[in-house]
Amino acid sequence: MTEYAIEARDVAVTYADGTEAVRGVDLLVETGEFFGFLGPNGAGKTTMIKTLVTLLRPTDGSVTVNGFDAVAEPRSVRATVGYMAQETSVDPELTARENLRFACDAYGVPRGERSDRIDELLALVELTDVADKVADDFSGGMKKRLDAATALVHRPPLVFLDEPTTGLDPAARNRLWEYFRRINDEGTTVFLTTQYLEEADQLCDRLSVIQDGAVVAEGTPETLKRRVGGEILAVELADPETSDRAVAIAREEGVFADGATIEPTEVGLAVTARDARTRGTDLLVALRDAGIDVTGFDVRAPTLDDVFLAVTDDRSGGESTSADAAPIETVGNGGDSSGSDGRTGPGETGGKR
Ligand SMILES: Nc1ncnc2c1ncn2[C@@H]1O[C@H](COP(=O)(O)OP(=O)(O)OP(=O)(O)O)[C@@H](O)[C@H]1O
Repeated sequence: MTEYAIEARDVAVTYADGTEAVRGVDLLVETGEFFGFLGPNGAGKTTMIKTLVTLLRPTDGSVTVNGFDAVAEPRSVRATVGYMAQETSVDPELTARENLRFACDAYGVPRGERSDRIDELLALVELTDVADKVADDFSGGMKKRLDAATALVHRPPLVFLDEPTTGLDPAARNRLWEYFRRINDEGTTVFLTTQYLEEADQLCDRLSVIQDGAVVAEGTPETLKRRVGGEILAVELADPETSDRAVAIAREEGVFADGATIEPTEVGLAVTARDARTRGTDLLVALRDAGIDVTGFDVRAPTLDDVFLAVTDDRSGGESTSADAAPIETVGNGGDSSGSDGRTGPGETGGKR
């Protein structure tokens, strides 16, 4: 087993119409990791996944998956990955067992191994009791569980999950999380994209945030949250029109430690600071003295939502930028140009078989 399940260097993908969907992306995912890939709509996540599973060819850079070159050895890559796409692959007219049998056919699972493999997967995703019912009668969560199982029939060491829980209720989502944890605990490397940042926080060992085709932040959920720079004090004002004045007061020297981020919100203002908790009452007193009515406040630890907003706002072209731009360390494209091994141009394969 190679050290890295995914090694992507300086990857660019440009569509035929000239859209540069992915630009200079580096990704290193260790074998056994639960890795998250986050970003706003249109950031390039699906394009990157499709490149990693060899459905798209990189225009530039190098992609190695499970030790195989994605351009030169796409079949080997495909034989060693599972892919749960956004669109379901479940056939509603077939039973759960028949769907899995069909997937075994598609992936060339040896005949003698199929029955045991299918029983094992049905048990893993807790569909044994309904194995012989048609998938059309399943709830959304059950269909997703079956979908995930079909991506695993060939026991891939690496599985890609593209927004696997979108549209599910919290209970169904929780059940899938348990299942994903279980397959990761059993040694499968997982590459997950999701719109639910709590999902990434709960599941991922490490993650990257992509925007406009480039990676803008990466790290463990804990490191990224720590980089937000303290806790968050949210203040609600009786009259949101007073929020600019309130922000000016909060920004006055001496209220919060250096490095604080102070922004207006729809209902008042938000302060991100190392001393948000201890100095919060000073702000409330200052606001009262200035005749600004406070109707509520809350101090909380940062979440991945805060990380996401900070790094993506940072790159939003200066709409709401201020001197207090969020102090998240972002990731540059770096100077690593090691991805030019033999690739000769857009869409061309670099050689060896
Ligand atoms: N076949 C295509 N031809 C041209 N442009 C495309 C094509 N597919 C995607 N794009 C563009 O490439 C960019 C990245 O799209 P992609 O689907 O990879 O983003 P995403 O992060 O997966 O978004 P979402 O969260 O909405 O699924 C977008 O600007 C999109 O419009």
